[in-house]
Amino acid sequence: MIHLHVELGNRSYPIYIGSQLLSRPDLYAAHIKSKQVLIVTNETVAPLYLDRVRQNLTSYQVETVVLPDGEQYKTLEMLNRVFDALLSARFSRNATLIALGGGVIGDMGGFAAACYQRGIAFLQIPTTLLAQVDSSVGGKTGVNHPLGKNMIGAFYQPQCVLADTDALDTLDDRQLAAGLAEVIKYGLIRDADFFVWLEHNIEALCARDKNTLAYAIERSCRNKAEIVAEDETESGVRATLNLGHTFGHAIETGTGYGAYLHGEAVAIGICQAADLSMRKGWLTGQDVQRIAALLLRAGLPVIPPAGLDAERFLELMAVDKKNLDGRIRLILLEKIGRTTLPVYVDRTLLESTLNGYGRN
Ligand SMILES: NC(=O)c1ccc[n+]([C@@H]2O[C@H](COP(=O)([O-])OP(=O)(O)OC[C@H]3O[C@@H](n4cnc5c(N)ncnc54)[C@H](O)[C@@H]3O)[C@@H](O)[C@H]2O)c1
Ligand SMILES: O=C(O)C(=O)C[C@@H](O)[C@H](O)[C@H](O)COP(=O)(O)O
Ligand SMILES: [Zn+2]
Repeated sequence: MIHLHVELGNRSYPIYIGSQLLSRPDLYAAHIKSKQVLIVTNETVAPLYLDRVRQNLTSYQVETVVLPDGEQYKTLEMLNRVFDALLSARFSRNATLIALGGGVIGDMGGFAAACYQRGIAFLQIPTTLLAQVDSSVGGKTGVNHPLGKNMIGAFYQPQCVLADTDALDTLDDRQLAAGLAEVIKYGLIRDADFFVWLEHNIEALCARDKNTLAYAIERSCRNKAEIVAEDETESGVRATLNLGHTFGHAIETGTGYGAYLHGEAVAIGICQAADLSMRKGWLTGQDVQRIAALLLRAGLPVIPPAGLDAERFLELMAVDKKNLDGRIRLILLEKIGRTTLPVYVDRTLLESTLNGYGRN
């Protein structure tokens, strides 16, 4: 088992990565300080892993909430089902919530934990690659609004992250690829050697080679843990984790939540950010092609949806948490392995990417 640490003073916590971790009662016991436990999961993950988790919790009062599956259900309305369950069971302030699932369940479960009685403990048990390399770490929790992705939420850290790599065996190829988009992101924003490693190992990752996957998860979590330790609430360097996300979130909102997977939208957004970085004179055309080629080899889309024109993109990008005084700010690439902090971009240049990249 790999054991990493997110250093946040009295909100610090471990990330456990390895095989068969779902069946380690000691890991649960170490982080559950109460008798009352609510497991929040969804209708796809429950039949696969809920019993396995419950088997470790026989000495607790365990309740479960099984939500419908999908990005379109990452809503305030669904969050109420979690509050209903907590209140119906008379759960106290020392209760613990377990979020068992992908990033949707992790973000919603974490936000429910942040809100219930102004904050109860929660554990992240991520079961997708995307959740194991990104969403379970760092305490960004929340839900979508019809007008904007993740617009309602809170920073709220878990007690631990328990990433059982065996859970990835049941994940389909499209979801695995979506996770690889965020893995590739770490190489681009701060870890050029990892980007090169990914160029050499992407086929092994797609083929689910266990050791290669475990290494990519560990290195991704190390990168994320370092950034979060430096800037928990995104006043600086944490915004670099948003590379490609202003475009990506516009795609998710503009095409209807769930049409594109988050990782797919981010992959396209990374290419748009790379194209804009080239127009700024920072990346070469060869760099842009190299980035798109790796994403394509990972099985990801790289061309923006034809139905979203530049005008619509700009409307959607106006709703983004990095914007200040209503002005769009973006993360761009200075080179492979180094980003800018959020920058304002000349409107004409941005339009030239929105009209030019992938539109021929
Ligand atoms: N908080 C953060 O820092 C952060 C970071 C990145 C993404 N996110 C959010 O995470 C979400 C995307 O997460 P995701 O890609 O995990 O999507 P997801 O949670 O929708 O899971 C993807 C699909 O896989 C299924 N699934 C989950 N585990 C499975 C398993 N082991 N076997 C088979 N199927 C399984 C799910 O039911 C779902 O259908 C988005 O809402 C995104 O905004 C948050
Ligand atoms: O942890 C972060 O910080 C990130 O930005 C990680 C992103 O991959 C993730 O998609 C996050 O939810 C985006 O945050 P948002 O605040 O821009 O919605
Ligand atoms: Zn993301």
